[in-house]
Amino acid sequence: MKEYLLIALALLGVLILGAIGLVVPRLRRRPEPPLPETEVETRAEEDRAGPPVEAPEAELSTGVLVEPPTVVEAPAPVLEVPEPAAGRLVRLRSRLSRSQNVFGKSLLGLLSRDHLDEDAWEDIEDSLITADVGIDATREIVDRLRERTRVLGTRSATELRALLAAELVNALDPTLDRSLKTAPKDGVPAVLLVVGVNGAGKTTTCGKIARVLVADGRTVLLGAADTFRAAAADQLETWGGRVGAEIVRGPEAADPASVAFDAVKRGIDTGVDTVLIDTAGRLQNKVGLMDELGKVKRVVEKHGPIDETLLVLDATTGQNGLEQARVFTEVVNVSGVALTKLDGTAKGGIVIAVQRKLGIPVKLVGLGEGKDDLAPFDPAQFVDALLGTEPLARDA
Ligand SMILES: Nc1nc2c(ncn2[C@@H]2O[C@H](COP(=O)(O)OP(=O)(O)OP(=O)(O)O)[C@@H](O)[C@H]2O)c(=O)[nH]1
Repeated sequence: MKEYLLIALALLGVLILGAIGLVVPRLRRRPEPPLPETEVETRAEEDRAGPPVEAPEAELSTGVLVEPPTVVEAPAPVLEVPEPAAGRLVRLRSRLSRSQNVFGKSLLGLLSRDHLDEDAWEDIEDSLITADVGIDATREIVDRLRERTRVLGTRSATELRALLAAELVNALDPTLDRSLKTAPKDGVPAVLLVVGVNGAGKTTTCGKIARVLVADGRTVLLGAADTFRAAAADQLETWGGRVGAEIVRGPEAADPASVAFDAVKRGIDTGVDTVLIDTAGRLQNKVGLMDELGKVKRVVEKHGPIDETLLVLDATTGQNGLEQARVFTEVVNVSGVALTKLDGTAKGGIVIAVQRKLGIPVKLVGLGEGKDDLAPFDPAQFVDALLGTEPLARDA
């Protein structure tokens, strides 16, 4: 009896061990959940830094340091090489595909009709208004097109396309100076102030501009005067860190004017070429906040005049955005517009409306969330991209 009991116990033991053997490997094999993006980046950095340095066994077991700890130098951050600005609009032309449907397909289709009667011209007018070109500019463009097609007796698709392109370029006034004033003068850095409503893409645009400048061989300092949103300074720091640009930031809710002042001072002391100042996204109807922007400008100008004040506008906000934008032009002397998110709209005609309504040249266009998806604005290249035509075909 006793023997049977022993055998039964032994069998039970074997069964339990077997069960553990089956379960443990399964637990080990369970797939790891996907890492959040920041974790992936940290891991990638850890991979580059090599395996972690382990403490000697004696330290682990006793907790007493036998030798002084080895200082492991963090590897110098690997700086990125941004893409040069030249040729970006051509590379990013397909990002205008939504607008291309209106300008290229629909508008050129209408113009190619056998008979351009009143209804056809009205349809052409409607297309331009739908694309946010604005009523006045649309009327002008259509009137000139009507006149030129009548006088020239133009009917071929190629000729009509060329006429339309010429009118659109003309509406964008190709004679305007679109250069960004970012070159230092007499060893003093150029100062570029970036303003606009919240969410328009100011911080992103600051970061993208820093990359353009670094690609051109300039040294840049970033001033995080958006103390309203703490994450904006972190965001800017990340942009700067990638290309080796220093950032000056203040404590949360610090006076934006004082951060901007310090940033320019630091830029002068360190002899950088350009200081870029990101400001908070302000709702223009909050008078106090607009006053604050005016103060940033005045305080920065104690160091010398601001070379460029860039208004960042979200192209997807259309004509409403224009009304908001006007208030900024009254507080600071806006010298150029950066029109962002053109990749997300079919209303690429807003570029024409912005320039006409504000009387300020569009200098940069944002065509995506990628780090180098910001291009210098060129009217002829832009119109070619809108119409989906090859530059050479248009010039021919
Ligand atoms: N698709 C697209 N997204 C863009 C572009 N420019 C900026 N964005 C996105 O717009 C969002 C807002 O950009 P931010 O730079 O944080 O905007 P901001 O104006 O600084 O915002 P505040 O700090 O709140 O005032 C981000 O998700 C950007 O990636 C662009 O050209 N195209």
